[in-house]
Amino acid sequence: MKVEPETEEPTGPREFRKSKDSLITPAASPVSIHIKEGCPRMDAMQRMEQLVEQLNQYSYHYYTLDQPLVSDKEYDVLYDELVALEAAAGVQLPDSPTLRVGGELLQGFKPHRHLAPLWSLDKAQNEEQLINWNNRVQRLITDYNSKNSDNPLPEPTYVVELKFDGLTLNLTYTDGKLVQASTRGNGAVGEGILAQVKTIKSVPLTIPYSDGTIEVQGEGIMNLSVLAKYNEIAAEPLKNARNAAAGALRNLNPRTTAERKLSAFFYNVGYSDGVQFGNHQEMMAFLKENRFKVNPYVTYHDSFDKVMEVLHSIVEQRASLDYLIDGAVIKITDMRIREALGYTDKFPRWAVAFKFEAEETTTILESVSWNVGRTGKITPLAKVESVELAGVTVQNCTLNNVGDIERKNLKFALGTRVFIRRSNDVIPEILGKVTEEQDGGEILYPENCPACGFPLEQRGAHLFCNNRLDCKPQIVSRITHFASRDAMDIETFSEKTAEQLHDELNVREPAELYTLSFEDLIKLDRFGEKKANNLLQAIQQSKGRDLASFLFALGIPNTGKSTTKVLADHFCDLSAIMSATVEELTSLPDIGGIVAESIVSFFADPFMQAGIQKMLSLGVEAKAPEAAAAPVTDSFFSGKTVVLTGTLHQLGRDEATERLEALGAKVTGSVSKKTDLVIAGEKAGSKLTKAKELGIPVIEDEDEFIGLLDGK
Ligand SMILES: NC(=O)c1ccc[n+]([C@@H]2O[C@H](COP(=O)([O-])OP(=O)(O)OC[C@H]3O[C@@H](n4cnc5c(N)ncnc54)[C@H](O)[C@@H]3O)[C@@H](O)[C@H]2O)c1
Ligand SMILES: [Zn+2]
Repeated sequence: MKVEPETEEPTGPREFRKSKDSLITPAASPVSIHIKEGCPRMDAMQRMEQLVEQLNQYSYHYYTLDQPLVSDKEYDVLYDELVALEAAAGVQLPDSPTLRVGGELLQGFKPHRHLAPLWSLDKAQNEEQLINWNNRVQRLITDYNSKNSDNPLPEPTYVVELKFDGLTLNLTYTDGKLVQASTRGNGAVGEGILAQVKTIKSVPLTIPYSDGTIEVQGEGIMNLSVLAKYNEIAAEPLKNARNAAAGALRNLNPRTTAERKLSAFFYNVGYSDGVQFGNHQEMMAFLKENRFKVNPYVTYHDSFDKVMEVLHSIVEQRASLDYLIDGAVIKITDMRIREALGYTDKFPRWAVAFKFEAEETTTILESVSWNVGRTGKITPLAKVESVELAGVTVQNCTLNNVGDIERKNLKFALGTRVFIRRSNDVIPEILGKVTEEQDGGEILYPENCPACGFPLEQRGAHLFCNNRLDCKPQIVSRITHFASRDAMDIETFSEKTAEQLHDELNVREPAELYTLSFEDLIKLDRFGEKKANNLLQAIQQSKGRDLASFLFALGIPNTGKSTTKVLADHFCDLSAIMSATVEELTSLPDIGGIVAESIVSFFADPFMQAGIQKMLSLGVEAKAPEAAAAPVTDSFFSGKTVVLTGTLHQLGRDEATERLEALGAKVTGSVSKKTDLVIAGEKAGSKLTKAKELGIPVIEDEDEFIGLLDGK
């Protein structure tokens, strides 16, 4: 059950505000305001009032209801505008979000007064702002030292951490026992969520340190893989991992929290009546000793130049992490400097968040069109009002399938505002409506195939056109896939070729490629003798491709390149694969139930069987390579389960796999407790992190790896 929020206006942490009814004038305040035309002061004040009201409304939905009305990106633009206006005016309205941390508390939770306040973070959006932050730090240190020359502060050094995007947690331990857990709330008082936090397996219920009371801070998160799994079967999919974590923790029913399988990273000891730390390193060591889950990406730097470098590398690794981050946090390591620099109303002066480019925004869903894929699957493609996201202009988004449209409550969403998210390079996905209750136009599902007019069938969440023999987009993509590099590798063959063969020669299935003659090809538009001969020769050559490539070329649903290789390696024979049972298939590594079912039903289809027989009779070999020489058993790699990740420069991934297998290693795709060794090339991401977390040996030096392969 979700708690009802209070209905009154959101309020800030009174403890940190100076006066509710007067304008607050910061110490050094340039009074002139530079705003376009008219009476500048009035315009600026009005705009400030407007922004304060709007931002407070957004904050209420974000912090208190865990249901944002706008993306962080859109919020931040308005927030920055307000900061600029306030700086120019030299005033801050008493209700300004720039003066306060977090939002209103939810009723139903026991309030917890933090033993030390929890802060927000200053932010830098680019390198210049980061340098400004550092200059300010340096200046404050110089000022301090000029007044305290007998005991000056040391040169600052820096720690860089990831900025996790979840919900702040504050855990209270007394005499080694977890006695309270709370949200950040307004920074002074949070909501007690002990029962909810106890469902997080990585939160220790007791710790070795038992000397009085401490408060430890971290971030409650939902791993992206967990979110994906949850959403696969959830009646109501969750829009993003941040809101999923926040909504689960601020839910009165801890069972709901437990279902979300949250995790947490800890990064700060906020209060302690016993221990003191000289620097961040000591504090992190304390957290580790007390078995708190600490993120492995923490780096320390003596110079500020290094900080910039490491920020760039974090940006590159972002997509490979299994949790959301919205930036990195740079902190001064030395605790004396931290104390000397102190805090503003809202954040510490000794830390700054470097914000990354947003991956989420909102836009209007304009229309939906339907595309026919290789297997006859019909996928909806959404056209949205064009919007900038992570440096590109987005106009198209995916909606996956009709089942997804229903589950995401998008059936009546045409013309409404929706959240969209970009991950990696795929086209952005529509996550859901901004305002669930608000309906727009209906997305009509097609009853007939948009390409061939055949009546569609719904199977599970998808619509299908079953007119395999006569539906052009299916035929063209089936043949194009068949001829592609990783499949039969027919040189010079392109989608255009497939289209021409379909349109001009009525080619309907891959098998017919092997019946084409010179006379057929020479008739084609823009085909000369040379081109026709080249294509014939390339088709002829493709007959010799091995079994794994042939299986991949067939385009079995849910079956990728690595699976077809597993099949070929295990069975070594096409007819054995065609008659394999689900049980036999699922006993193989990396083949699950869905894949096994797909394979069995694919080969049970008489149409597919006929096509395969025809190809074999026309000379396609589809043979497994000669059985490899007996595996080596005395190499460093023999008998080991190895995972390759990241980019290797001297060896391709396939070559490295082959050589490892020849030395008797088993190469698998994912890191688990069963993994013996991880080979990490450049830009290795989450697999490397996981290996380190599990304490699995890692080889990060490619030369060392090659040396071992060579038996040196
Ligand atoms: N979409 C909306 O409507 C809306 C409304 C309000 C705020 N926001 C978003 O909230 C953010 C600003 O508010 P904020 O004060 O909650 O957060 P913040 O960005 O100022 O950061 C402070 C928080 O960062 C977290 N954090 C993660 N990793 C950390 C680390 N390694 N060290 C220290 N802290 C770490 C902590 O939980 C801490 O409370 C902005 O990104 C803003 O866009 C969005
Ligand atoms: Zn069709």
